[in-house]
Amino acid sequence: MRAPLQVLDQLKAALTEGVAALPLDQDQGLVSLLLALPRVPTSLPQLAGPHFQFRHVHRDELRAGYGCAAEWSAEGPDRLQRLAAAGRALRPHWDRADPDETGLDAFAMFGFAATGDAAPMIEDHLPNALFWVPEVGVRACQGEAALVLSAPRPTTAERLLQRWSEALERLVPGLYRPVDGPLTAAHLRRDFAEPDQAGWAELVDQALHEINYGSLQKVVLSRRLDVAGTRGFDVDRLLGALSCLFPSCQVVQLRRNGSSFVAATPERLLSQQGREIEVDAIAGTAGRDADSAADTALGLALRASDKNLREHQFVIDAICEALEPCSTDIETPAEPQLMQLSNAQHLWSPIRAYADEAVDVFQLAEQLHPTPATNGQPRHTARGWLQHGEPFDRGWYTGAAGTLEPDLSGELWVLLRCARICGHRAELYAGAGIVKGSDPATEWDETEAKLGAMLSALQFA
Ligand SMILES: C=C(O[C@@H]1C=C(C(=O)O)C=C[C@H]1O)C(=O)O
Repeated sequence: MRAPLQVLDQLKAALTEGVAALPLDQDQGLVSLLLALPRVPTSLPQLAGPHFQFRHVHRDELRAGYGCAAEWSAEGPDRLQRLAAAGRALRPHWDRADPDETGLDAFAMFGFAATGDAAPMIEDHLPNALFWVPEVGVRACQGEAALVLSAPRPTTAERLLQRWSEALERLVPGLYRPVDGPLTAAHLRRDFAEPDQAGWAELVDQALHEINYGSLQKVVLSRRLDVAGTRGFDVDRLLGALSCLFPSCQVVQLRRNGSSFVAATPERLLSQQGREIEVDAIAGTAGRDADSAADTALGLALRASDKNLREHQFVIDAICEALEPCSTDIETPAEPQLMQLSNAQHLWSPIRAYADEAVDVFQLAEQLHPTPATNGQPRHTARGWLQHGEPFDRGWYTGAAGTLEPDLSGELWVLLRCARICGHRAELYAGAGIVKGSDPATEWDETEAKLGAMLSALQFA
């Protein structure tokens, strides 16, 4: 096995050759150079500066980004259209070279907060919505791995060689560190909850009143919980613990400055590969039981529950309605499947469709977000109600993030089972869908189970 320093030397040699072949005569757009890595990285170092990661254990996929080659941010009601315009203007001017024939491609991060008026996280420098091409990307998929070096034009080969050599020197030694051993579980202190259980019951009652006598059919209420650890949280260990506990979830980290937004989410807002679209309808939740007969009974009861099936159907209907103007052949499963995670089980209907020509992830995001899985039905009534009813700003919780290919296809994940991590403090968020027949205490327990996902991982971070 080659040592990291040998890998670095090899990459630098490949860099010199690769840079010489890049199309640098244009004065706009981006150039990206792919360099094959001899092995899939065992770790993704937390270097200073902007950084993101997406890891999915069951798919054997990871993507990470360091620094910025280009970025666009926006806020307000037209935030996604503005980023779409930037992405579409870039698309014809993003040249990539893959001299090692890795078959992989460059990528960008695209993500946004729950609403266009959610406050940007000023102290974190995380704007409301962001389209971000990293200076150095790491991409691995089923045993193949590559680095992607990107830069804006105009530039020169000398400048690229210098910048990218320095970037390789900073990053490559950290890619093959042995994985950290486990820590003993730390105690977490619950510092602040908004709303508390009594406030939650009141909020659920108000929502039920609106559902019974107003125009609302479903609304997803959420809560925030602040905890403090006895040691500073180590984000690397946290991501490792989340990947072990939730191997079928997308584990996400977004960091611009000191603090990190971290999620382990089971829910794709959308995935677009060529013209194939897939969207997850996930709504309707039950707990898990260590006893397998009791666990099976929980799952069967969930699949037979009228209240949960109605809650789920709102999401399916809204997704189909959102896909209608931009796709054909929309297919929904005959009945929901069970998605089982270590802390909860959900009703899940993967919905497929065939995109019209020229549809991209920006347009799909605009059509689909937010679904009634995290907002409610009807969309605008639920959003208006939440703006007044919910006692805090959701920030990026229930927003979405993912990676885009240079042709603007890609995948976005709903930011759930998440926390903002800063030093030894973590702000956690979780919610539950309220429909006719919901019970405040049961919904509280559901949010406790959802919070449990991040809480158990934080103990080992
Ligand atoms: C809102 C959350 O989860 C959403 C709500 C669900 C429900 O109400 O059953 C299930 C999955 C998610 O779509 C959350 O995890 O915070």
